[in-house]
Amino acid sequence: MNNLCKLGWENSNHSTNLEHLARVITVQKNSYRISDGKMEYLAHLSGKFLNETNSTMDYPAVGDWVEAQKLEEEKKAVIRRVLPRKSQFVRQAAGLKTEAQIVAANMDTVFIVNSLNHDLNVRRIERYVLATYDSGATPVIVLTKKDACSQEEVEAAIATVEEVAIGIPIIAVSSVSKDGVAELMEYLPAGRTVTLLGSSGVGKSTLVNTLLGKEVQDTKEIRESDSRGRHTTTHREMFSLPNGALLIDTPGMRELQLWDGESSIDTTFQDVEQLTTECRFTDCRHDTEPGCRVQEALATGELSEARFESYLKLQRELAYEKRKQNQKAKQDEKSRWKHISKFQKEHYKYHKKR
Ligand SMILES: Nc1nc2c(ncn2[C@@H]2O[C@H](COP(=O)(O)OP(=O)(O)OP(=O)(O)O)[C@@H](O)[C@H]2O)c(=O)[nH]1
Ligand SMILES: [Zn+2]
Repeated sequence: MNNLCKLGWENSNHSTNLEHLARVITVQKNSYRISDGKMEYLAHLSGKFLNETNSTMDYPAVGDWVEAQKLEEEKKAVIRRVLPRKSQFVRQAAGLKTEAQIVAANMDTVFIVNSLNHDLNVRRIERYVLATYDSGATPVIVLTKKDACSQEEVEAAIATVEEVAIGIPIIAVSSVSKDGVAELMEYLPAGRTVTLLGSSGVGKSTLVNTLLGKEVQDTKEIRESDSRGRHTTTHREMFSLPNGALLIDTPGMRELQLWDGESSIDTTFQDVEQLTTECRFTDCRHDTEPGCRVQEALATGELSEARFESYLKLQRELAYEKRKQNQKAKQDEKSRWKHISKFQKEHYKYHKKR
């Protein structure tokens, strides 16, 4: 139990009388590095697991607690099952397939990482905040490369972000001067699991190295031509800090394609939601109706057009995602039945012949 504490067990909500528990540190193709707090193992999935699993969401992700069996061969293990998650950050997987991807699991906090000196985009932040609320974890906004900006620039950036991140802590840090690092550590007490998310080149891996006090992650200069990152981090990995906190580094995302989150719209857009409750008509579409509080706020500038647009856009996007997922579920069901009926026909033919 003591060793499992190191993996954040005290913050998980499972009973502790299960044997052979481990936490997933990295996932690479079909192999998993897991740790039971004492030793690391290279693990694969058991046949039973593979037979019973059909959704990508059910496969182990970094941060997952798994039930595993040690093998005879040293430092090898097999994963039998994934324990229920207390949080999961999900996105639509890259590519054309309608498929969910678990970016990280069982984290308490998500550090939404943005760089102060390149392309600070509040619309992107809204998207990450929405997905974080939907994950079940708490968001903290981290603005990096503070050393590259003047005090005024930092204050202006924080003020801009505050408008879209209502009630969310915003912390400006520098991995160069270490300014803000102590403040960040307040969110990283022993046993806590934190995931770093953001675009490529914002300084996630540099921050991991800073917090760990050693170089564990490769970092690279961003391209000067377009100030974009180079996608240096290619896989997700969980690290333990000297104080016993856990930190999951993830590769930079080109864009965060949402998977789900309709129920988190109101938390993300508390300001807009509040206004909608003040409209004269309860079924107000906030368009041309008289007594629309939203339109009034837009006219006076109390609510920005861009923020309201974003609120509508994300709602449309999530409704579209849901339709796509329902269609896919129907298709999957159909092909399952096709498969079953084909099997039954063959079975029938076989018995007739006999
Ligand atoms: N001036 C300054 N530069 C920083 C800071 N943090 C990171 N950088 C630089 O930003 C560049 C990108 O940093 P990374 O840590 O590789 O960024 P990343 O977010 O991990 O990128 P991916 O791995 O591609 O997702 C590197 O050249 C870092 O040296 C900082 O606090 N100040
Ligand atoms: Zn209205």
